Amino acid sequence: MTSRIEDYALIGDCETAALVCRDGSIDWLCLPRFDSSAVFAALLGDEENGRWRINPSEEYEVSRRYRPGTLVLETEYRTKTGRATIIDFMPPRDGVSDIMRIVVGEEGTVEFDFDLVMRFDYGRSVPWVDRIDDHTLTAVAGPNLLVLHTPVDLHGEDMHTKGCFTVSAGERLGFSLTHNASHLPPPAPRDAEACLKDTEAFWIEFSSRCPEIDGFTEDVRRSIITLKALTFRPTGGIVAAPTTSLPEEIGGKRNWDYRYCWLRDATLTLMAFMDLGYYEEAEAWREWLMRSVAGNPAQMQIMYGVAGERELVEWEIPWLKGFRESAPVRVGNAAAGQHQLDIFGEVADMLMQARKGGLAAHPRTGALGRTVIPYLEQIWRQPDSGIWEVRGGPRHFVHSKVMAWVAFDRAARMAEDMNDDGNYTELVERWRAEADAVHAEVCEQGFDAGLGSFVQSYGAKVVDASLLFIPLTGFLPIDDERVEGTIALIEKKLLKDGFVLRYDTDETDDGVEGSEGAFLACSLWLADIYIMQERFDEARTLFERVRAVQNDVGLLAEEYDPKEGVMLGNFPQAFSHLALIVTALNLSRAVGPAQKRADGKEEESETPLSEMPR
Ligand SMILES: OC[C@H]1O[C@H](O[C@H]2O[C@H](CO)[C@@H](O)[C@H](O)[C@H]2O)[C@H](O)[C@@H](O)[C@@H]1O
Repeated sequence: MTSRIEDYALIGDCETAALVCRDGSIDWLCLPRFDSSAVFAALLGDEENGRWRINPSEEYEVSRRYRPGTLVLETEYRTKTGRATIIDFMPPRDGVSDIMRIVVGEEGTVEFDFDLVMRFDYGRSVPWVDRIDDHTLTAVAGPNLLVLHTPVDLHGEDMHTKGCFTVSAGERLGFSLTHNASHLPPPAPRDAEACLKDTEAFWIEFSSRCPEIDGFTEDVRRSIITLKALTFRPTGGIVAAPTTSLPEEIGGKRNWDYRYCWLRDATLTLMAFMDLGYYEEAEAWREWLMRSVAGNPAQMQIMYGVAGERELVEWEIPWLKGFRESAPVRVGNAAAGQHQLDIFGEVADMLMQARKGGLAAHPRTGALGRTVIPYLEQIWRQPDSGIWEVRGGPRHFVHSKVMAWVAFDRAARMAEDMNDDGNYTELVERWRAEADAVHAEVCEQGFDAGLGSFVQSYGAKVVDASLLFIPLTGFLPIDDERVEGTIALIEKKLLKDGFVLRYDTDETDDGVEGSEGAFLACSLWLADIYIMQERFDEARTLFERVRAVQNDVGLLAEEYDPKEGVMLGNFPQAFSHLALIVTALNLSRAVGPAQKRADGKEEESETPLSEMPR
């Protein structure tokens, strides 16, 4: 494949998602869930690994957009003979999963080529394909069944399903591809036009709840729609991205599977949801969290499957050559077995923000706190793999310790809030003392007086963008000399070509060879810091730079290569989109999320908390 990551747009049904290229090819689709095997894997290989392309037979110009406030994609093709649009969407799941493509003639006539290659098991298994009638084909391999409904004639050729048809102005041709379990009868065709109306209504109901954000409403709305599309609706779990192994370096080995729910990414996503007043989603995720960590919360993992599964064994797919030859393609994620201390702080912070926002206390919050916080008391002095999930061995990462402080600090504050009758005094004191102990250790061992800066890990001589959380969480005030020194050193060492690296891969042994692009979320965190420092012009410039990276339909990958001007890493990524929402809010509100998180002030939002849906 020669496409770029930014050539793709997302469609999804809130249980899985597909990536549609500008050339009309759907190159990525896992069924029936985000983390199931792919039936279209051309994204990570070639067309023989599965794809569904409908594109003009002649030379064309292309432009595309989402229908406003929805995840319904419209790609318009202009040829010498006419103009036509393909409307791509997946109706929100109601039993079976459908991809629908409506080809609409707008002007003159346009001739289209049709090429469907179905390959189950990540692009490997060729199915049995049967013609049921002139308009229906089925494909079966193992547990999977796909049913294609087509208004035009198609034929089989070299294990592809092919055809050629012409659409004239005013004509609409609806195609659908429906997935079901192969032991069940093929589902009856659904009316594509009726599904289009329902799908549009679903997304408009959701996106119309997004408040106006001074000058950034469209970016924020696109981001919140993307985050919703990454939410597995039946359970409330949120995947970090719908893809695996889109590379952090073209041709490199930094290729990871993001189709799982990280406590970190999901928790921060939920904070962004709550900042916009989406409390239903926050509640659904909190339920997911409570179920997932159940049993013994001290065995909390850093990530789970969408339904809370714990086994995410990592393996490599030898038959896929990788996006632009970036191998290996990985499934599963070994980081699931890592110790990462920060997750305790993120979860505690989210639970506190949920309480502040007025979400009724969850009956198990107390039990979670009584188990997890004492567990953290035992382990916070141990080294861990950190927010970046390094594979170069555990270290005493400063960010991890800061987030351990956040966990104790927020636990103490929540206990304080519940302490009207004095029953929690002992816990308040114990957790406050623990927070103080972490604070003292970090200030002593995580700060390098010679550099005048906090450092990536105890004793290191390098900085890391995650240190920006020192002021962002309220660990130290923004005008603390040590914080100012840290920000200055991050700007000097990690701000490259206008974007922020998470760390310098030449100076940090992260256990993986090669280098990577700038991490978009880190660039946005620096913009948040500038706002706290009242460097508003610099904040806006940095924000606008990231904003300009969004592709033509408003989507962001994890990373960006400013030299080549291309996106890198899994796509679209929750982390990048949630960071964009937070910075947009920080820029547009007098007291945005960064300030609120740092000092506990109530937010001056367009939607007063008292009026937010519970
Ligand atoms: O770069 C090394 C690590 O990359 C992945 O982790 C990153 O993605 C996570 C999900 O968005 C995010 O929570 C984490 O902070 C990022 O570093 C990958 O999952 C790891 O296995 C890999 O070691």
